[in-house]
Parts: sequence; C-alpha cells; structure tokens
Amino acid sequence: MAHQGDLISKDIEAYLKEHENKEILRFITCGSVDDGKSTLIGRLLYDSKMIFEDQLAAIEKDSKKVGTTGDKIDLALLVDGLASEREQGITIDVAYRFFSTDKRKFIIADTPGHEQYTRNMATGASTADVAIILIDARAGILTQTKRHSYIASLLGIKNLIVAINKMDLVDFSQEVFENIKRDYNDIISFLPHNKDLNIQFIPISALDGDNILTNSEKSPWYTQKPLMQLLDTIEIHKQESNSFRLPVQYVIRPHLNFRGFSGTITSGTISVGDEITVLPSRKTSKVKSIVSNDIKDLRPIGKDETVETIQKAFAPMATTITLEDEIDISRGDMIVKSTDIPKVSNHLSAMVVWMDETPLKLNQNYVIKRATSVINGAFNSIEFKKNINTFDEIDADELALNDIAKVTLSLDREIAVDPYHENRYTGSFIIIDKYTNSTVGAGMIVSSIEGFAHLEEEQKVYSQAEVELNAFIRKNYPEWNCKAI
Ligand SMILES: Nc1nc2c(ncn2[C@@H]2O[C@H](COP(=O)(O)OP(=O)(O)OP(=O)(O)O)[C@@H](O)[C@H]2O)c(=O)[nH]1
Repeated sequence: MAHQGDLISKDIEAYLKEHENKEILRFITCGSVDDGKSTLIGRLLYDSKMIFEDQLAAIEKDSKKVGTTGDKIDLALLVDGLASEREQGITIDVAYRFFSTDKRKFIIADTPGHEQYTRNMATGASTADVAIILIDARAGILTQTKRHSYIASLLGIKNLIVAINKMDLVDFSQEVFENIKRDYNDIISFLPHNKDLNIQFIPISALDGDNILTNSEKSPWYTQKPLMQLLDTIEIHKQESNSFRLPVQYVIRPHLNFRGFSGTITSGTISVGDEITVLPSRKTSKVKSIVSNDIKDLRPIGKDETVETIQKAFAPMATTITLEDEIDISRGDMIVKSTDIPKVSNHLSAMVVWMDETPLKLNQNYVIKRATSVINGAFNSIEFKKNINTFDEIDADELALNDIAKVTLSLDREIAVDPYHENRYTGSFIIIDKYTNSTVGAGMIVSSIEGFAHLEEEQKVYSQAEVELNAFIRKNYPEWNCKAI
C-alpha cells in the first residue's frame, strides 16, 4: 500500500483539481490512555492509503522491535512519532494529521488522554466539527470519557462518534456494545447543549480494521455505516449565525482619498449600500464599497488610483470595506449590520477552561483577547466549578489547571457580545497573564449581564515595573497630572 490515488499517476492536474474542491472535515480523537487513539489514526491513514512505502517498511520493522502487537503491524507507531513518547508509550502533545478520501479531506487533532493535558484537548476541539470519543470495550465509560465528551460539547462540537474499540478482545459481543451505549446515553443529559448533539455509536477494532473501511463480518449485528463512511457523509454543521460580523483588524489609509476597514468576515454577508453600525461606539453609516484587490495594491500613493470592487462579501472572506461617512473606527471595533445588532456590554457571563499552573484569581487583572480586541478585564465571581466526574457544580474561589467553571467577567470597556453557541469565533476569548504574557485560559461567552460593570481601582494588581514607571512619570512630568497607582 502506498501514498497514491489512481488519478495521481494518470493525470496530476485532474488529481489536484479534484483535491482542491473537496470539503474539509476537522475532527478530534479523544479517549483515555491506551484506548487506541494512535492505533485508530494510524489505521485511518493506512486504510486511506496515506502512507508512503518507506514509512510502512520502517514501522513493520519497528513493530517487531517494540512488540506490543504480536505479528501485526503496530499502526500507532505511525503517529507516536517522538522518541520519548515511544519509550513511554504515550502521546504527549496535540499533533495534526491529514488524510483524504475520494469525497473529503480530513484534519485530525490527535490529543493526549491524560487528565493533565485537558488544555491540549480544548485546543484541538476548538476548531473541530466532529469528536471521536474512543472507549476500550473492556473498560467501558471512564472519567476521561465524561471529561472529553463534556469539553467537546462545551466547545461547540455537534457531532460525537462514540467508537467502542478493541471489540476483538470481547469477541465482538453485541451485549458489551449495547451496555456501553446505554451507559453513555445516561450521561448525555449532563452535557452542555445536549439537545444539539448528534451522537453515533460504532463498534470497532482499530488494530484489525473491523468496521473501519467496510462493515465487519465479525459484527453482523452492526448494520450502520463503518467509520470511514460515517466520516465521509456526516453533516458538517456550519457556523450557525448568519449575522454579519466584521471585527476590524486594520484601518487602511494608503492616501488621503482612501480609508478602508479590513478584517475577516466571521459570519454573514455584506453588500454595498447596507446600513452598518460600529460597536461599541454605535456610530452608523452605509457601505460605500467593498474592495476586492489585494491590500498591497492599495499601497502606492496616487490620487487617481482606482481599486477593484465587488458588490457583496461573505464569511470567511478577508475583505476591506469603505463607508459613506468619516467615522472613527479602530482595530478591535466590530462592524455589524444595523438591522442585526448584538448586545454591547462590559459585563459578561462565560465558561472558562483554566490552562495554567498558577491559579485563576478573582479580581486580578488579565488581558482578554477576543477576535481583534485586546481589553483589560477581571473575573468577579465563580458561579460554579464543574466536577466532570460527577457533573456536580461546586463552589470555588479560584481555579486550578484544567478546571472548567462558569464565571462573571468585567472588562474596562464595552464589546459587542455574541454567545459562543451562536458564534464560535466572536463568542470566544483567550485570557493572557499581563506579566508573563502567556495564555492562561480560554473562555466562551454565555451572555452579557445587565448593567455597566466598574472595574474597581483596588482590583488592579500592578507589577513592580508599572509602579516604578508611574512614580517616574509623576516625579518628572507633573504637568501630565498622572494619577498615582
Ligand atoms: N486488541 C486490540 N488492541 C488494540 C486495539 N487498538 C489499540 N490496541 C492496542 O492498545 C494499546 C494502546 O494503543 P494506542 O493506540 O497506543 O493508544 P492511545 O490511546 O493512542 O494511547 P496514548 O498514546 O497513551 O494516549 C496498543 O498496544 C495497541 O496495539 C484494538 O482494536 N484491538
């Protein structure tokens, strides 16, 4: 078996064209340690003929050496690439793999099973359309199964494929499969947004390839699609929101006659003549033009220069628009249609996944980065922390690494608020530690909270450098009237 389709050797142009037009499906594989994720991914690459002959020869040799699969090829070796990982036999980071079938292209986020790597799983899940939740048929549902299902659904993945693996070790028993299915059905009601979930169960052996490419004779009682067909046909839920959102990334002013606002349209469409509102300022105008050429074409300064324009633009286009009126717009603002304006607030309710060794502290200042805005903010309260094993909501006044919680957040200025379940891009944010500049958490907006939130002065925690700079300015530039911190 080698890396090739028939077309590739006959007509490379036609092959590339066909490949270019294929739909992309992103999925994440998750499960507990040793459930068989790496083996399954190796199997998908192998069965979709994505392995080079020399790679195959190398892993055939290594399989004998490492020796966890007897005479069979250890497909996990294809993906457990790192040497240290091979020695320990565990996957330690998120790795992205690619394969394709005749119908679709696939991007797999291979995430580690250990609890301490929840943040890696959250990272992989944030862009995925499908989550394959692996369960070892002998072990049934484990803590990690619940944790991963919860995070996948919290991060907006609507398709869950529950793959009950190692069926060869339980003689392809329908009873084992049905029992695990029943146990899993019992936890669905505890998952966030569970009414939107599409959940499919499939009995497989990643090692032997049963129910992967074709239905296995060993499980005649399973008559649904094999895994590869399921992946090929599962409906990809596109962004739900049709509301036009353009987070402004750059204000482009190549010369006096041109002032354009650039960014990637995250949802919806916009046409020339549409009434728009800029948030949070709430200033209004109309779209004068939508520029289609590359931004660099606008750079030369020339009065009579004309730019190529289009009548309509839509997500996910990167675009530049110009407006009828001269209004003040800067990076971080959001342009929306005046007929479809989201709430604007500086007070939010959000779900947070904490990703840092240093705990989240209430009333401490963090930098919140949402789309193109960078804002100061502080968490005022933890409504509850989720115990993912029992799904209980527990009280907490700080969050440790991998904790998931519902919090309230105050920002030092207003933003346009889209809930995450309506808009995955504008509804999410990352939390950055002001002093170390590292990303310490990820958040998903639940809703805005009525009323303006005041960031109390005493909430702010200043670094030594900030205090010294403030003292320096007050001493040397008294005419600036700089207030003491
Ligand atoms: N019998 C049998 N063994 C399997 C099957 N799938 C995986 N295994 C074995 O289970 C062990 C663990 O498989 P991996 O693919 O490394 O598991 P993983 O989930 O990637 O584990 P981590 O990398 O530690 O997260 C290996 O010895 C595999 O050969 C299967 O369908 N049947």
